[in-house]
Amino acid sequence: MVSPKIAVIGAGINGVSSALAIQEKIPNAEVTIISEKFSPNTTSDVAAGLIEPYLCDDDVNKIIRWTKATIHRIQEYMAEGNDGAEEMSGYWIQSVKEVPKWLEVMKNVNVLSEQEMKQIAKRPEHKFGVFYSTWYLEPTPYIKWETEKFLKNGGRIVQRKVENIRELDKDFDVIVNCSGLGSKKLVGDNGIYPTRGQIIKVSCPKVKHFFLDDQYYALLNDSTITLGGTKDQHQWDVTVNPKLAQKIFEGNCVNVPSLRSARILSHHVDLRPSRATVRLEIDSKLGKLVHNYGHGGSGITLHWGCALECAALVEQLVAKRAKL
Ligand SMILES: Cc1cc2nc3c(=O)[nH]c(=O)nc-3n(C[C@H](O)[C@H](O)[C@H](O)COP(=O)(O)OP(=O)(O)OC[C@H]3O[C@@H](n4cnc5c(N)ncnc54)[C@H](O)[C@@H]3O)c2cc1C
Ligand SMILES: N=C(N)NCCCC(=O)C(=O)O
Repeated sequence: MVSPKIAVIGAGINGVSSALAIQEKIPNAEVTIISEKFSPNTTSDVAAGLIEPYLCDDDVNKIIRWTKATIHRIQEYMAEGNDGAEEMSGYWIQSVKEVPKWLEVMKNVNVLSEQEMKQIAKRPEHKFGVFYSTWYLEPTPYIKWETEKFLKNGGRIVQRKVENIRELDKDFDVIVNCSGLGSKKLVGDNGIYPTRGQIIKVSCPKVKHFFLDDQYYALLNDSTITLGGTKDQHQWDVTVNPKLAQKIFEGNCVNVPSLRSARILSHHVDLRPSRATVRLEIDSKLGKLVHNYGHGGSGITLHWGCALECAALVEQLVAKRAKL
């Protein structure tokens, strides 16, 4: 049977993961990643890598299914001794009590007692809290690992900005859109918008737990801590705001006083591809097109579950075409 030719637009975590999942699902497929930018210059590379749904209002059962698949994927990645992934424990301190259903995928979940809150709270608005263990997955080394597997499987890479999806019609049987915020222009989706996030990467080896509250976060990675974080909707400005950086640093030092001795390494800003829900579907109007974009603040968390479902949709289209 003639090998199906698949184009995947985008080389962030969702593009590379979808391309790899398609190769694994349809071994005779010829898969090409076409992207304007590649790691380490994608939004995915700026992510703190926390495995936790955030700024994503999808159906919680879908979120749980996708997150569980990603956690399983992280175990596989860690089992090979790769850098950039590890289990981590810490505190989510809240002003309004929240114990979301997705906490069931985390480990060692413990809703803090009043006594424990007295020890942990750093601000008057710190009223409730949850201790749990989750994982981090640093995007840049992970995308490198996935890309190497993709190329070893015979995948091709083309650096190019796609101006119109129809450009790809003649050369490909199925097209997958993982363009993130680029979908606003590429497929005219006015439902997707930027949520600007600014972070600081610091070195502070003595901090061993993550700490999140309604405004700030301090998240562990292999050798750095990511301090955040802002979430400004419909803001497109990606220049670092020094005043905001100061606020992020100071705010995190109130929550985690040990951070006062942190060494500042770098500042970053990027735009979360925000949407009411993740768009993961076959495009009813354009037929041979599958969408996988709009993951908001959860693209690392949801990526492998979404990639597997994206590959299943591509397989459906390939099977349909084979019958034609
Ligand atoms: C500060 C910050 C911290 C974050 N922290 C976390 C976290 O801790 N955990 C978590 O789960 N998520 C986090 N996120 C969210 C996460 O980064 C995103 O959800 C995720 O990166 C989206 O991945 P993506 O592959 O869909 O998009 P992107 O990484 O944006 O990739 C899109 C790709 O499409 C390409 N592209 C776009 N348009 C075109 C076109 N027309 N032609 C060709 N190529 C095109 C781009 O070049 C790029 O390669 C964070 C985000 C920010 C901003
Ligand atoms: N509960 C939280 N604050 N999670 C934020 C984790 C970082 C992230 O996902 C982002 O900045 O998009």
